Order: sequence, then structure tokens, then C-alpha cells
Amino acid sequence: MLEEDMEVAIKVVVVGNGAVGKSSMIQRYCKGIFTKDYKKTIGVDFLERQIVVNDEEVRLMLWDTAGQEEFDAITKAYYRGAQACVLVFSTTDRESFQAIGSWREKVETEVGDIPTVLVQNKIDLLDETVIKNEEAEALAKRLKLRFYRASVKEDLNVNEVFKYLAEKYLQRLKQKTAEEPEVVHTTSNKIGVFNTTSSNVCNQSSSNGREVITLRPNKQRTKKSKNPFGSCSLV
Ligand SMILES: Nc1nc2c(ncn2[C@@H]2O[C@H](COP(=O)(O)OP(=O)(O)OP(=O)(O)O)[C@@H](O)[C@H]2O)c(=O)[nH]1
Repeated sequence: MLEEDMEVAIKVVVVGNGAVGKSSMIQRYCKGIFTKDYKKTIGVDFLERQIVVNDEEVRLMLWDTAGQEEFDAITKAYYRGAQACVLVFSTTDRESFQAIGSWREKVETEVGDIPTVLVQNKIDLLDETVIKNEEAEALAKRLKLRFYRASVKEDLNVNEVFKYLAEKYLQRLKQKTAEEPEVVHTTSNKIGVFNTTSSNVCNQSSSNGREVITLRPNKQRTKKSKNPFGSCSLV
């Protein structure tokens, strides 16, 4: 553990065009289910799951943002305080692939450089693909991002995406802690280590002057659950 009674919690934003499978990915990961129905996300939703990475208990808070531009103003506000990001496009939707650069910019403008991963979803529909493998790989290389081909439907590579992000985040956190040891004690909330002894929500300013909404869980929510999906909740 990084510190006794502390829990690492990571806010992850999942972004990309409408209907690429963002809500489905989060539902698959947190609830273990897949539905064929398409229900457009209005604004944002949020689910969470606890995992263990390198003996470290990590709580992933997955923020599902709407893909439609009409919700841009709302979703952008929710990028703030994000500590990791999943950029999603669909195998059968060329526009969603072309929009990845602009999604990355939107997130970067709000939160800077955070651990990010590029995901090509719906690879079960490879017969209908409109994106060449080389193109997708070239994009990942250009953006310097780890790239996963996934199928939420077939539950392929979904766990890997979030595990990678959690590892990457922990790596950065440890680096930061080694460089500035006091950071965990004094500004722990900003870097995702939550004190589990209190239960409240507070706002504070981040280093770039923006407001950061800090969620502090109570002790109960940090207890280990035997059911991997037991700690999911819809807010
Ligand atoms: N074949 C296939 N269909 C998928 C997969 N993932 C999601 N879908 C379907 O794609 C449609 C859109 O999925 P959503 O998860 O609602 O998409 P979204 O990105 O959250 O959409 P917005 O809320 O509009 O931003 C749904 O009908 C899903 O069932 C997949 O891996 N394979």
C-alpha cells in the first residue's frame, strides 16, 4: 500500500463518438453484461469497480460521457479531475476513427497529459470493417498511445484496457511520490489517493487554477468484495 488507510481511486473518462460502445464497455467491465439495445447517453453516467493491481487495491471510477456534440458543454466539465482516459472508435464507423484526434484534444485541454489508451471496439464485426489495421496502428503511433482491439460483445480485451490504465497510473503516482514524498500527505486527493477515514465531497483548486471536485468514499465502500462486480453502483 502507498499509505495505511489510503485507497487509490482513479477517475477514468471514456470518450468517443456516439454509438461506438462506450456505455457498453463500462457496463461489461463493471456489471459483466452486454445488451444489444442502443440507448444514447444523455450527459454523463458513472460506474465503479475495484481491482487489485500489483498488490495495490485500486478503485476505478468510470465516467461514461455522451458521444454527441450537443452534450459537449456538459461532458467537458466532467473531464476535469480525470486521471486516465479511454479513447474509443468503432470498427464499422469511419467518422468515429477520424474524430479520435479531436476527442484527445478536448480531454487534453481540460486535464493535460494523463494515461490514455486507444481502443478499436466491435472487432467481432471485422467483416464489415471500414478501417485498415495499418491506419489504426499508425494513429496509435502518432498519438503515442497503447492500442487495443476489443469486442465488448465478445468480452475481448476489455479487462486489459482498464488494467493497463490502472498500472500506468500507479506507475506515475509512485514516480511522483518518490519525487515529492510530501505530496501524498498534503495534496493526496489531487493525485487520486483518497483518505478513507472521512466521507464527504469537497471542491478545491487544482494547480492550473481549475476547480477539482474531490470525492471521498467512506470506509464501507473500500471494503474488499468477493464478487468482482459487487462494488458497482449507478449514480
Ligand atoms: N457488435 C457489437 N456491437 C456492440 C459492441 N459494443 C457495443 N455495441 C453496440 O453498439 C451500440 C452502441 O453502444 P453504446 O454502448 O450505447 O454506445 P455509446 O458509445 O455509449 O453511445 P452514446 O451514448 O451515444 O455516446 C449498441 O447497440 C451496442 O449493443 C461490440 O463490441 N460489438
